Amino acid sequence: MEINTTQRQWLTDFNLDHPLVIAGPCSAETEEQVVKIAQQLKDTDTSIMRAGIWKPRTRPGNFEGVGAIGLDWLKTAKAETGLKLATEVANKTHVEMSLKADIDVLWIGARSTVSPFIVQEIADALKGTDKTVLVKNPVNPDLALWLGAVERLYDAGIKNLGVIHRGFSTYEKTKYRNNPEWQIAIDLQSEYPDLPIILDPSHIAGRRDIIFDICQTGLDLNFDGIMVETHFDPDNAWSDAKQQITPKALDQMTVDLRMRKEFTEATAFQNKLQTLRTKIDVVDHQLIDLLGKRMKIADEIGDLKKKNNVAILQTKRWNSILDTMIAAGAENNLSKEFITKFLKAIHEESIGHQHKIISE
Ligand SMILES: C=C(O[C@@H]1C=C(C(=O)O)C=C[C@H]1O)C(=O)O
Repeated sequence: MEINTTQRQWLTDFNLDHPLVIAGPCSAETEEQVVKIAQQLKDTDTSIMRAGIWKPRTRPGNFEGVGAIGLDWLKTAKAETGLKLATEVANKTHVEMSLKADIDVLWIGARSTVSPFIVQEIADALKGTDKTVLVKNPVNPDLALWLGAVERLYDAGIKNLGVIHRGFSTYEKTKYRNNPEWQIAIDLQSEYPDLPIILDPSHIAGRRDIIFDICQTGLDLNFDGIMVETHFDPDNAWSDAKQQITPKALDQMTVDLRMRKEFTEATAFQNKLQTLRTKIDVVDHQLIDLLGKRMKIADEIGDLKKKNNVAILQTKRWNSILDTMIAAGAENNLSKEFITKFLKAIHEESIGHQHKIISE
């Protein structure tokens, strides 16, 4: 797959001096709701209105979308506001109906991206279209699977492409609904720098209060745009009530975010610096999370030692870790001195933890 500026022409054509904003309700609920939200978004930075028509739900029994009738409501919203339209397609029929309704942007959802069969079916149904197609990351943190889906569309001759980062499922509970795993988005950008990447902070957050910070991180990591779930009455939305914000809040957010409109020499430097620093922040968070996980395991070993009356310090094991990690460090351009200092600090903390457990 050869991604170049051709695939991002659709984005360039918007001629924006700020990142692309896609906004709208999680689900189309009524014609009145769709049109009212469109009216409220018209005077914000929003270029494209999103609304789910067919909703994949984790468990049955929840609101599964209004279906094809919602496409007519979207058309009305477009006629009244001039906003372009985006919706999710999950099979051939959805694609055919959306193309017939002249939807401008079609996205493939995370639950579809995991299935090469579904993606292929959608790609085949899209053949020959000049509409924009965006691929959400698969629910599992698998960059190859994500790129594989983009490749199927590329091979089907779809010219206007992009991806949406909506975070990844984890079994562990975190403050996010879907873990951002920023490193995956960074790797994707390194491999395909011209492929437009849009951030979906709503699905990463799952809650309103952290949407702003997630957006700022995304913009600092050079995302091309944001897709934010927006509703005039978020608390009473029929789906994803906790993570939707009002069009007014979205408008304020785009003012407060460092959107990087200007490009002088000085701002280019600042922007680059900010991007690199955000990358470091991402890695530092990963380091701390991993250290926490490591310490939990040491705690378990401490418990085991207590029950079996075994000494805390295990010199042979410790020396073997040190030797292995010094070798691994060398492969990563890290000096023996640094690795030794770093591991000694970890070991000290680990011994301290176990000491506490054994003395309890
Ligand atoms: C965790 C253990 O206890 C101590 C701490 C170690 C560590 O943090 O890696 C290694 C050896 C022990 O000195 C263990 O015995 O494995």
